[in-house]
Amino acid sequence: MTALKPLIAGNWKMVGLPDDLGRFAEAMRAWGGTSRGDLLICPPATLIGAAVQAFNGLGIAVGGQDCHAKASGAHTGDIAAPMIAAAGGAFVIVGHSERRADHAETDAQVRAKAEAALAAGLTPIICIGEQLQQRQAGETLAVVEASLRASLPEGDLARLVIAYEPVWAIGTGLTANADQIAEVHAHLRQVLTSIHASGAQVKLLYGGSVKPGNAVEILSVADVNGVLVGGASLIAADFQAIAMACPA
Ligand SMILES: O=C(CO)COP(=O)(O)O
Repeated sequence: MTALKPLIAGNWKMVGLPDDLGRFAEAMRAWGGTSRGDLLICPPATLIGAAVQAFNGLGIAVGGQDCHAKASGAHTGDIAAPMIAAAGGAFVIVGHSERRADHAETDAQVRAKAEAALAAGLTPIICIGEQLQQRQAGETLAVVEASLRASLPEGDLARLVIAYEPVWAIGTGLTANADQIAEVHAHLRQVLTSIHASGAQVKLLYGGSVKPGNAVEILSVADVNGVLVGGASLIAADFQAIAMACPA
């Protein structure tokens, strides 16, 4: 199998005003470096359209951070996948642990959102990950496998991206070590290929306190096909350093 091109994705979460986007885009335009990966920024929904324009010609794709399972309707405050696509977005994160926690999102809802994303022509980035107590109890592989199976749309998997984000590593400065990441990613790959041959094509991202200082090590782990970066993706220089950390 040919190696999957890494995806370096930034999740800005609920951070970013137009000026922040302008500064970020300017720094990316002035950047002399290149990446062996594809680049993606998922800004707040209010900036999706502006980001598509600001990143024009820079080779940075834009995505949403969530979408509703329905294509339209009476759901105040929600955003539908076709709206993200119409604004120029190409990806959407679904099932981030912050949404699973803050909005009690279930795997079944995440799966419905992923299906809505696919129907709108978006690539869903489905997030899964264990809590600290689950890791300490030795349940990590069982937890992520169950969540993966229950969050996956039916059929061909080739258009999906999966992000393994251990909840205890998000925004804490703690990262899973290379052995822990390798173990989970190998397991996810095995589960995906056992479900469908196209499981070999699914990009598996790691997320959780990815920084310039640990990106080379993380991106070198077997079956890590990219990273989902929170805090460090807000700082153009850090995002650039992570983008350049893709192995040859
Ligand atoms: O949740 C994350 C990306 O979706 C990770 O966030 P941090 O990189 O800030 O830990």
